[in-house]
Amino acid sequence: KTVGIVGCPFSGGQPKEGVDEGPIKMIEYGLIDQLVEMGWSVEFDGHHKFTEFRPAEDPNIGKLKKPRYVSRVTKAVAESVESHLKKGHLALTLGGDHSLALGTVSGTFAAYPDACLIWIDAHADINTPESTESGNLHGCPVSFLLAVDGLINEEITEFSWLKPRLRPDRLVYIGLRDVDPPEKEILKKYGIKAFSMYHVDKYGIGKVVEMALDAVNPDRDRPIHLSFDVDGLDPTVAPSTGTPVRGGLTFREGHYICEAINETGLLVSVDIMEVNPTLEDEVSVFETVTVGCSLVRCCLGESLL
Ligand SMILES: CN[C@](CCCC[B-](O)(O)O)(CCN1CCCCC1)C(=O)O
Ligand SMILES: [Mn+2]
Ligand SMILES: [Mn+2]
Ligand SMILES: [Mn+2]
Repeated sequence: KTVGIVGCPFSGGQPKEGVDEGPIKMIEYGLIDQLVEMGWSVEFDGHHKFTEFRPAEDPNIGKLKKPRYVSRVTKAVAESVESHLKKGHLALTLGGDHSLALGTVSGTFAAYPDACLIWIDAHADINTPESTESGNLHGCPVSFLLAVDGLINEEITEFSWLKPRLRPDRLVYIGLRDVDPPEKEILKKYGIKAFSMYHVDKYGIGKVVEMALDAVNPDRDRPIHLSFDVDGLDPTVAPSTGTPVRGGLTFREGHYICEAINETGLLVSVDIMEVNPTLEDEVSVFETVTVGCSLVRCCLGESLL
């Protein structure tokens, strides 16, 4: 079994420096050797050089910041992910900010139209070009990916390469605790399944993961794309990330999600996003980068016994 690593040193979907170093640090910390040690053959032809994609001019489109840069980069990511998947490999995308999911999820659904998407995050990342307050595209990817009418106005031709293939009933969230009011409306309007930290507290992570799978993969026969924003974890567990929110998933809850999804045997594509190894001190950086690497190992079959 082969895992194709898509290294994405990219920060264009948000304003903080440093998140582009996330993939570089995870590889530097020995992730490839760890996976080889586990029996995986690893295909990694180096990190993408996205700086070459940066346009000279990239004025805002409405409120959206760096739309052209994000569009070009995520189109390339979609192609990389799709090509790994079409060769029968598991795709592992290392971010980089979460706008990269515009590419990873597009790539997965191009290869596996019948897939479902499990989104681990403090945030829903479902703002539209109209509803976003920040204009940061890492807060928007899901709205572009959903195959529904009325979310993205056609005027935004920048993302015309993106064919929305994600049905609302194939998306489920775990870990939400910082959702903007317009995002709450969108979740309700499309009946999107969302397990917040309230549900994690109420039912426990084991039951929440089971309910999440029942919602989007009732017969356990659909390929799974797991998009894991490390800010879904509590900031005491993953401090080095751009938009930390208290009251998140414990170290074990985060790893349990990966272990349980590995156990389904249906995982085809994983993103580990928003690791920013420049925030703030070296202990925080060490903790966050090593958590990113251990989440990957749990997705790929590492078990405690
Ligand atoms: C909740 N939405 C935010 C954060 C998006 C985080 C993206 B992720 O990839 O890290 O999950 C925040 C918007 N708020 C900022 C403070 C004022 C109210 C709006 C946004 O910028 O859209
Ligand atoms: Mn490959
Ligand atoms: Mn996110
Ligand atoms: Mn987030």
